[in-house]
Amino acid sequence: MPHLTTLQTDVAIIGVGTAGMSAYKAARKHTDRVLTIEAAEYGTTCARVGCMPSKLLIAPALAAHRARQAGGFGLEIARVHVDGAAVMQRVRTERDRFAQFSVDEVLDWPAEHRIRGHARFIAPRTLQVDEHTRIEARSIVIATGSSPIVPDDLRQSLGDRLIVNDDVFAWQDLPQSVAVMGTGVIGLELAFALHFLGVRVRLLGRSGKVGPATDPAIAAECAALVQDTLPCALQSRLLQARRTGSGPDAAVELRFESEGKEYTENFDYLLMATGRKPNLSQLNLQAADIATDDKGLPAFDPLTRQIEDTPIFIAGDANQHHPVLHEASDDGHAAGHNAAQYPDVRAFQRRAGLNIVFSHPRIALAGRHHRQLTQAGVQFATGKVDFKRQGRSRIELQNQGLLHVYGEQGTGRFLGAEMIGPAAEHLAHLLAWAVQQEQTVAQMLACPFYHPVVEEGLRTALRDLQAQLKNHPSSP
Ligand SMILES: Cc1cc2nc3c(=O)[nH]c(=O)nc-3n(C[C@H](O)[C@H](O)[C@H](O)COP(=O)(O)OP(=O)(O)OC[C@H]3O[C@@H](n4cnc5c(N)ncnc54)[C@H](O)[C@@H]3O)c2cc1C
Ligand SMILES: NC(=O)c1ccc[n+]([C@@H]2O[C@H](COP(=O)([O-])OP(=O)(O)OC[C@H]3O[C@@H](n4cnc5c(N)ncnc54)[C@H](O)[C@@H]3O)[C@@H](O)[C@H]2O)c1
Repeated sequence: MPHLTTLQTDVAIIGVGTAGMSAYKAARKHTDRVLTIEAAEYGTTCARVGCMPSKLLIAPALAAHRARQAGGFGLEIARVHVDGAAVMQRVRTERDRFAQFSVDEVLDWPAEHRIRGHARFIAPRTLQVDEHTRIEARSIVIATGSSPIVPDDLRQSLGDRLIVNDDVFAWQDLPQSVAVMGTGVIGLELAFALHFLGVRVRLLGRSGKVGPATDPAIAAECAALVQDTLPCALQSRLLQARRTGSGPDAAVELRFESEGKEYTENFDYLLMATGRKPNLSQLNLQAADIATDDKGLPAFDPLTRQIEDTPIFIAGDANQHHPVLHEASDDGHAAGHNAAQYPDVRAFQRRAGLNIVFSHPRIALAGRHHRQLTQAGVQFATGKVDFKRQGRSRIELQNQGLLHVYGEQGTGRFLGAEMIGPAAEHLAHLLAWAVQQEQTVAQMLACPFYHPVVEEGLRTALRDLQAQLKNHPSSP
């Protein structure tokens, strides 16, 4: 019978990822009685298998793509040879370096604040960690992150030939071929990266939609540009997935239907990128008297991060509100602060919306989305620019994509934007900042625009928007 230790604390934090680390730092400002519980390795999802290794894979992929494009400038670059083992070596080495920063930070915390093991509720304020520790806490932060959704039947039939993002970043070398299922953020980023690195890719979608754009014109442009670049079947139905061969010769045979035709193709791997679910099902939330909806999510306040009127807070991917890194960090800060100050709980304002997909070209959403504006019945106008004719984008051979900007009728206030195109990751920042500062379109147009830059394309869209706004304050 293992020895059971019982500990009392002010704040217990389940999960030491980005949100959990941020919660710990915020809680420690108010109390030293903080316990963290981590079931897996320290180092965060972002650094180990998320943001950082995916960008480390995308960087050489874009370098290869740019080298292949050199002919367009009148340059001759001999055949681009991708050394898969060297590419993956750098991905892993740099990834480990980034992850180690987080590991070192956590290991600097007092040892008595760090408990290892899997936590679950056994009473509203009591956690059991594996079989070795029981924690009675005044308040609790759930910061357990999310995991890829993998259907059991596919996992069983394909075994280790079915992979998720985590597996990609452990590769010693690039495979010959990968089918990527799911055309959301992860599917797009990894499919583009592997394609430009010379891996034979097939991107399989279900609805025809790619990425997060909600503006019909931007969504259509995303689908068109993705289809121009990658072998896709964006409206497909998987009929059968079968493992063939064995050992190193194992492969995946996919039979799928697309646009009324049936196809059979073989790949080294099937990469599942069909969404992520919050890591809540193993927490035994019923023991904490927390009700969940049909997706297994508890109701919580997005400003305080408190679950109903309980002393329990939820942060990061676990709450699925906006599962990106900077939001996980903000969530953790708010949840950690409020958990330590409970029952004196306060609202933390959220930042303007910002989403970036590191595809090629980039897709980005800033401020309020087209669908949110439409559903809320906001009276707004749309300014547009097509990057095909945009000066600097043409110079750089990056003249693809569309930008739509939204402004409110009556007030002239800038509301948000959706785009696919050059410099989208940077334009989206400017636009999200303008939304957060509640600028009008006229105020934005009064700012300097250098020549010749991609931002001049943004100015074209803003001018188009300003011309459509009725009763707006006049622009320069
Ligand atoms: C491939 C990929 C690429 C991404 N790229 C980007 C990007 O470019 N930009 C961006 O903003 N976001 C990106 N994201 C999203 C971003 O990584 C996440 O939003 C962020 O990492 C979530 O942090 P978190 O703290 O909520 O979860 P995590 O960092 O996953 O932390 C949760 C921790 O809880 C632990 N845990 C779970 N259950 C228990 C339990 N019962 N007991 C104890 N411990 C437990 C887990 O082991 C884990 O360590 C990407 C994600 C992926 C998968
Ligand atoms: N650059 C970034 O910021 C970044 C990068 C990667 C991940 N992330 C975060 O991770 C989250 C999860 O990413 P994701 O790509 O796993 O999820 P997602 O929700 O973005 O995309 C999942 C896609 O899979 C499709 N799908 C679902 N079931 C399917 C099926 N049976 N067959 C075919 N398609 C199916 C969905 O329609 C959707 O298009 C994102 O929402 C994002 O917040 C962010």
